[in-house]
Parts: sequence; structure tokens; C-alpha cells
Amino acid sequence: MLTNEEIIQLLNPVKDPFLHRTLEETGGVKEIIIKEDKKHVSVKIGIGKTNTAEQMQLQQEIVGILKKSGVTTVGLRFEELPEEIIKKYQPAVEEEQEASLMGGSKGTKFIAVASGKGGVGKSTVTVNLAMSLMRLGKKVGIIDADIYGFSIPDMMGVENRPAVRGEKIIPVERFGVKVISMGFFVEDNSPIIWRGPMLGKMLSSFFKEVEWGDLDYLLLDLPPGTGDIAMDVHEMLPTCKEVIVTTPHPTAAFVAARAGQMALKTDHEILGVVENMAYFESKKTGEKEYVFGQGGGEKLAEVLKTKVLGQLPLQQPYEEEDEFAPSIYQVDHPIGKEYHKIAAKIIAKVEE
Ligand SMILES: Nc1ncnc2c1ncn2[C@@H]1O[C@H](COP(=O)(O)OP(=O)(O)OP(=O)(O)O)[C@@H](O)[C@H]1O
Repeated sequence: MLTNEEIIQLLNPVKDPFLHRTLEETGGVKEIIIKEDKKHVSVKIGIGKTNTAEQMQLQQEIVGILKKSGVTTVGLRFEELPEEIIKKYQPAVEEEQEASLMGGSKGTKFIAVASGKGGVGKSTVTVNLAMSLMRLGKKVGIIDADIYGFSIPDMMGVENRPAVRGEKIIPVERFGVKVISMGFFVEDNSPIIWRGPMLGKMLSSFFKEVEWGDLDYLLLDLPPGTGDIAMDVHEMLPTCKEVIVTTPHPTAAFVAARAGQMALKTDHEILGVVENMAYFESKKTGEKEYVFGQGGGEKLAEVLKTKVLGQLPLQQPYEEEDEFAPSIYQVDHPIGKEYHKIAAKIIAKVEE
């Protein structure tokens, strides 16, 4: 009959299915009780996540190993490993998972831009943050995951469609930013009927079938509100961070709070709140008018225990441009400068 020490030696090389580490590394073999007379062994195993299909597989593996070595019956119990062990190994697992989505390229930071209500400027913020990050020297991509209301290609003045190389789709590059949008795959701007499960598939093909190359930042323009997509994003990109966009209007902020709560529930770090359409400044008098009210961004940030990253007034980009893009604010535009500051704050927060 096996000794305690022999059982440890047999089980130590077995891998934790979640942490991808051996039980020796995680200290996963917790307890061994041997009943010599009945050739019975019962063991308690600590793993990263319990009550899953992976646990069932692990169970079979361990029972198999012990029975092969002469044990007649095996009693097996699982428990979750202590939090500090999970925290130690989890980040590497998440990094691997995300790198595999990015075709092996490591270190991409994911930022989802979310809002509660539609029309508050979520897509405008996504595009301009991407531009500012790029101007600050970063390699940037955008996924326009707003499948019903895709507008990024139009906002950036993209006229061509992505090319296909072999099995992969090459994102369209505009002003140095790589873009993939549902809009590229729709004929004549016709509406699409999507159901929940299809959304997740769409999102995953925007990773797996697209050749993103090496990116520092990948921004996701999410559909307004909470729901399926937010959950999918969390599963696929566990390290994804969020920026929440609102107008100063109390209702917009109130609804945005729900989107923010969703982020907190799914453990997404909120980088901050962007208050868009914060005021209108008269060109003639310089006077500020708070057309949508005041304080919505501040209040939202308070509820979500985060900060206001910036307040953007109502104003259009300059129009006299060689290369026109309806929603991109130029470097020397007052709003362009605001976006620059917001992007710098985001870099500081994410790369600290
Ligand atoms: N600061 C601003 N000043 C002037 N116009 C703006 C500003 N921000 C956004 N807009 C305009 O408001 C409209 C809505 O913006 P946008 O499409 O970015 O919102 P959204 O929240 O992404 O909407 P949806 O959820 O419907 O996609 C657009 O026409 C955009 O050009």
C-alpha cells in the first residue's frame, strides 16, 4: 500500500486546470487519509475554481493515478485555494488567455467604453481617445462592438473595407489607428437582427479572425446599456478596464451608474468617467451655458468610487481639413487638447 509521501509524489505533478500550475506549486494536495486495511485513500485537493466540468476531469485523473498504484477505493474532496494563491497565479493565466485571442501578442491593454444611454457620445469618445493615445505614441486598435449602432467607420471617415489575407481579416487603418466594425460586414447600412448568443460569437470572431498585430491599446465601443456583451467581454478579457461616458444630465448619469455597477460586478476596473456635452461656450461672449444641467459626471464618479477624467464641451471638429473625418477633433482643437489630457491620465493609470 502507498505511503503518505508516495501519494504526494504521485499527485504533485498533476496540473490545476485553472491556474495551469502543478499541485506542488499551488500547494494543492491538502490532506491525505490512508486506510490500510481497506486499501482506501481519501484526499482533499485545493484548486483555483470548484464545481466545474474541469473539476470532474481532474477527479477522474486523480482517481486513475491512485488506482493504478494499487488503491482500491478513492475518496476525493475539492476546495478552493486560498485567495492569495489564486491572486498569485491568476494574472499569468489571464495574460495567456488574452494573448491567445490576440494571436499570441502579449501586453495589449483592453479598454471598454460604456454608457448607460445611447447618444451621449460614447462612440465619439472612443474614436478620440484612440486618436489621442495614438498621438501619444501608442499602437491602437478599435473594435466597434456597438452592433446595432455601429458608427465608428463613418465617424473616422473610413471609406474602404478590410482586406482578407489567407484566413485572416486585416483591420482598416485610418490615421494610424486600426479599426474593425460590424459596419464593414453589412450591406447598404441595413439593420441586423442579433440574438444574445450571436453577439458573443461576433465579439470572439473580432479577435480570432482579425489580424491585430502588436497593439498597446485595444478600445471596445460597447452597445449602450448593460447586458450580454458586458458579460462576454468579461469572460473573454478578464483584465479589460472601463471608461464610462455620460452627459451632465441627472437621468443620463443615473442610467450610466447601472452600466458602471455592471462593470464593478464583473470585476472590471473603472478608469473613470468622461462627462461629454458638459456645456456650450459662446464664441461671441465666452459665456458657458450648461445646456444639459450640471454635476452628472461628478455624481456618477462618486457612486462608482472613481474620478472624472475630463469634461468635454459641445463643439464640432474643425471642418477645413484635407482628410475629412466628421468626429475626430484635431490636435490643436480645444476638445482635441482635452482628449489629450484624458488619454495621458489613462496611460498613467493603466501603466503605473
Ligand atoms: N462634445 C460634443 N459636441 C458636439 N457634438 C457631439 C459631442 N459629442 C458627441 N456629439 C455628437 O452627438 C451624436 C451622438 O454621439 P455618439 O454617436 O458618439 O453617441 P453614442 O453614445 O455612441 O450613441 P450610440 O449609443 O447611439 O452609438 C453624434 O452626432 C456626435 O457627433
